[in-house]
Amino acid sequence: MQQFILALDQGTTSSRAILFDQKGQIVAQAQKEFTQIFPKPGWVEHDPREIWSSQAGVAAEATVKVGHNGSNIAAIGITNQRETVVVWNRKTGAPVYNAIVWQDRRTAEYCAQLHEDGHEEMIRAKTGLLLDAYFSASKVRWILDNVAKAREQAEAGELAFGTVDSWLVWNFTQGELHVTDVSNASRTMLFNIHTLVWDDELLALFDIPRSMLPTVKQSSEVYGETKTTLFASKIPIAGIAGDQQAALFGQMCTQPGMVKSTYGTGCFMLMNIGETPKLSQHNLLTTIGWQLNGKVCYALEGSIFIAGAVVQWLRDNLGIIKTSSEIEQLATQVDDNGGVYFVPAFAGLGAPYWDPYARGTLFGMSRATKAAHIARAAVEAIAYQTMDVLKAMEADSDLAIAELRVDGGATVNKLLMQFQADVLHTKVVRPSMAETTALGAAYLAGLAVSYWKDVAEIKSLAQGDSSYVPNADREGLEAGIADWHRAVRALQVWAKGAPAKVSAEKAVV
Ligand SMILES: Nc1ncnc2c1ncn2[C@@H]1O[C@H](COP(=O)(O)OP(=O)(O)O)[C@@H](O)[C@H]1O
Ligand SMILES: O=P(O)(O)OC[C@H](O)CO
Repeated sequence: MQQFILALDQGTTSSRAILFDQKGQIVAQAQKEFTQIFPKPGWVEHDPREIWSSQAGVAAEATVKVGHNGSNIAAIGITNQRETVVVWNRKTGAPVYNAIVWQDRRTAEYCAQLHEDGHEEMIRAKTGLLLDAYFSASKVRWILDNVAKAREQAEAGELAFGTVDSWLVWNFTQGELHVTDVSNASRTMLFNIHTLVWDDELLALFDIPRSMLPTVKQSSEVYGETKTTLFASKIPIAGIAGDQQAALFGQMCTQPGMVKSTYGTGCFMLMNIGETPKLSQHNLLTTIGWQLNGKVCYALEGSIFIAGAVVQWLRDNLGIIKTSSEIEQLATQVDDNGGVYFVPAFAGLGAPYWDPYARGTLFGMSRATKAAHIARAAVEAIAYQTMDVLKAMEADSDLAIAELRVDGGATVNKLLMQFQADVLHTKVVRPSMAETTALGAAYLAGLAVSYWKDVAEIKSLAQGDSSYVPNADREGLEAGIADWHRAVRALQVWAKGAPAKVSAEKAVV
């Protein structure tokens, strides 16, 4: 009987399940969107039970499509939205509060206070992260401080904390396993990326009992078997990685200097920096890519909070397009942006600026400005933000960036991809297999159960790709780049609150 690998991709807006065959081809898939909960401005929550039910549902649906109710599945690989926090009761398995999502800014002031109190250096040295509400630690603390009896129960050892991977494994094994992998642990702000253990000083700072934490494992190993009745037989769970790290692996960026960027709701660029962690001098994050056969691969990361989401905003809030794909048609109705620049800082600015108080701004409009110019400026903004991160990455690493590998929903936009290659002055390569995140999780699981022998065998499966080479005149581009930075600078002047970590003048090196 032909065997498959089941990859579960638990994303911010939907849960997906994809079955891959030995050639790395998709044989079946299922997807379900779930509810986004916005209780207050800046707060974003998910119902952990809906995360689990949607994920279990699509896993069953995809499995049924290839028959045998799971007996033909060699292993499960899990990949997930990162940083998002679930806290649940160990005895009942019931969450004590909704999942607090990575985008949630409720702990921004608390993080600013930690910064004021001089804790950032220590945190950065140990975790590779910048002090920001984005990461898990301050969110766990918020739950313990704000949910009735939570702290008391946590101190009595009754509560478990996990990122979404832990929550799924707990449910798939009916409470038998409380684990995570190094890549997810590295996003919590509680994990020492050098020693690979939960850090006592950080746990004390955030006031989080050690008993809540999952056991940290490699990204590719058999953690245990499913116990649910979803499948006819038990299936080994054999791969776990955060979604951006899984995409880095799925793109086979296995050599230092290889870079991928995923263009989804946000944009996440990761560069493989090899087996030694190195701290960024340009406000990028140092994170763990994966641990495979005992070896840890580190990565530099630049996180952009709003990328494809700006297209959704033009569709849902302004109504100037009806579907996301119409953006390209609208933007190509004009030859250029007509002097319009759009900085879509709806949720502040991420790397390399890290300005939580920045907000979205449109510059340079005149009576001649049409919807098409705004659409074009939105597309260009995705590319400009990516350029700022890539320039920071080039400055940080002594490694030459030969090409940018891309994936994610917005990479279907040819105008965006060409403009990206032009402003970067670097080749942009898009694989024909678009599901690189799920594929990465499948590879990690498949390697653990010898479905694939090694990375070399996986590399031999490469399925072709499309390339965009830079071909526009540099002079015009340089002027556009300068105007983009003028726009970011103006927005930084306007933003309230603490100053950004980096001013626009210093962003490009
Ligand atoms: N033609 C397009 N041009 C630009 N962005 C697009 C296009 N089609 C879809 N998108 C954007 O891609 C995003 C969805 O990509 P996806 O990889 O599924 O994201 P996520 O995993 O973050 O949910 C949406 O934000 C959508 O607006
Ligand atoms: O679920 P995605 O694809 O939007 O990815 C979210 C990231 O993991 C957040 O760090």
